[in-house]
Amino acid sequence: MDDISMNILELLGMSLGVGQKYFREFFQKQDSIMRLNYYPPCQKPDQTLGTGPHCDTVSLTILYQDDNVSGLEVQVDGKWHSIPPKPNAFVVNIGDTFMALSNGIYKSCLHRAVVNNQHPRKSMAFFLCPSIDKIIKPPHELVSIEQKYERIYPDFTWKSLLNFTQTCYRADMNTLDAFINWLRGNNVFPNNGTVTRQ
Ligand SMILES: O=C(O)CCC(=O)C(=O)O
Ligand SMILES: [Fe+2]
Repeated sequence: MDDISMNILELLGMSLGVGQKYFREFFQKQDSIMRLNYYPPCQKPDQTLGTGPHCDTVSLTILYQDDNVSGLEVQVDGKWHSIPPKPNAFVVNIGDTFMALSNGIYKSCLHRAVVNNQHPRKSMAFFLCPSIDKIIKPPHELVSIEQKYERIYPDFTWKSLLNFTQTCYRADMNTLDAFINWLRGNNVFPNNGTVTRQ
């Protein structure tokens, strides 16, 4: 997973014009997460979702789906599209943190998982995350002094976004905006944990 994510980061860096090494170095230290999802068959699949609509808050998601059972859907222009599993293939999603790192050029992807009434489904997600205290800030090439590319998101740490989703906001399609609004408005969590605004 480390090799795959580093290769993808190199391509993303090249596509953004910040060089092959920029994101590789940014993610040299990581606090990445692996999650296994299991969706049992459901008698009323039309009334139930395996995972509700959300954007991943992490930087990149590399997802492996059960070879035979569909379930992942991605929203494009307001419509849900099934992304069926392909043998030996991963699905790669941009997450909110990479959206902020690219100053909004790459968009995090709205997706969900549906269930069916016959087959259990499994998926395995590798969530690439920066080191917990790393400050998320786009490279200067993506923010021009002449305000051509105005800075969209303020600095934040991965730790503060992670805490936000674990203590006071369930990840959905508006997580990053809700987090930024919250960050601009106050710096104290409901559980009295504190976060330093950068
Ligand atoms: O199971 C899937 O296909 C999607 C899982 C997912 O979106 C997640 O774990 O964040
Ligand atoms: Fe997800």
